[in-house]
Amino acid sequence: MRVVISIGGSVLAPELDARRVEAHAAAIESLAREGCELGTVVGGGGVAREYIDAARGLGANEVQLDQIGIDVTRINARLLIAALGAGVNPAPAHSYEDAGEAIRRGDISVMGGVVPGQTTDAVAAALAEYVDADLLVYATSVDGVYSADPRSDDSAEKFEELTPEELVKVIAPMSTDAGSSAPVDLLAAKLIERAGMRTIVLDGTEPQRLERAVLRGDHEGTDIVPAAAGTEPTYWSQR
Ligand SMILES: Nc1ncnc2c1ncn2[C@@H]1O[C@H](COP(=O)(O)OP(=O)(O)OP(=O)(O)O)[C@@H](O)[C@H]1O
Ligand SMILES: O=c1ccn([C@@H]2O[C@H](COP(=O)(O)O)[C@@H](O)[C@H]2O)c(=O)[nH]1
Repeated sequence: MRVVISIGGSVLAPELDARRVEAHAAAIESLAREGCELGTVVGGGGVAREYIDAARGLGANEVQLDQIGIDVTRINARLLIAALGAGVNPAPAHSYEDAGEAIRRGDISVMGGVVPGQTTDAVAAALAEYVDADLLVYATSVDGVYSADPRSDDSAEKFEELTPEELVKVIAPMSTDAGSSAPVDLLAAKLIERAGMRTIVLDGTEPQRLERAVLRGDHEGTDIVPAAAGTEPTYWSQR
């Protein structure tokens, strides 16, 4: 099974802790040992947001802020590469071709951001489409997609399952400014819709959750499942 995993910077490195990065790397290696072909995409997390906020205060424009964010995602990608050791591309891939090539030769590919105007969520979705992945997983800092931001709205309800079209509707109103927070960004949602990609959004803070979800389909997050041909989704199931 070919799997693309997006690991939020706030999941991999909420603060710099080598043991935490090692634990995430161990989960990824264990998936590889189970026969998964793996592409990973690492986010920038709080550190990217701090740099972006500081540079915004200095008058940088959104593209410049995105470029700063991309640099931080690549530094986080280097942390994961350091923890994975052999069998991984030695530097973050800067293109989908390079990431795909690493996967083709049997390595785990690791990359961060690519171009301004998006987040690593979109990078993961594009890589998944490019390598024709069977599954795309967002290991993020929230335990699924909600009807509103659960950190600021107590009435927010978690979706157990959404179609890609429904995901786009939930994500569309969210900010696209550099450094903004969303379970996946809008471009990612559109790419998931276009590709009809099976996707899971889950709480990735415990690396074992990722293993369980990929190997056994066992998770508490949100499943993004394309509607079967000829059927119209009639409701959004909620937890
Ligand atoms: N409708 C929503 N459903 C779920 N989470 C939401 C929603 N709206 C906003 N969020 C926020 O999205 C955040 C998750 O994305 P966030 O970008 O912070 O982390 P990440 O995916 O780990 O990536 P990184 O930290 O690298 O940016 C959560 O903190 C949550 O508060
Ligand atoms: O392809 C990309 C990836 C990222 N950015 C910018 O970096 C930050 C941090 O990335 P996260 O995935 O949110 O952790 C993001 O907000 C963008 O500003 C980018 O421009 N292009």
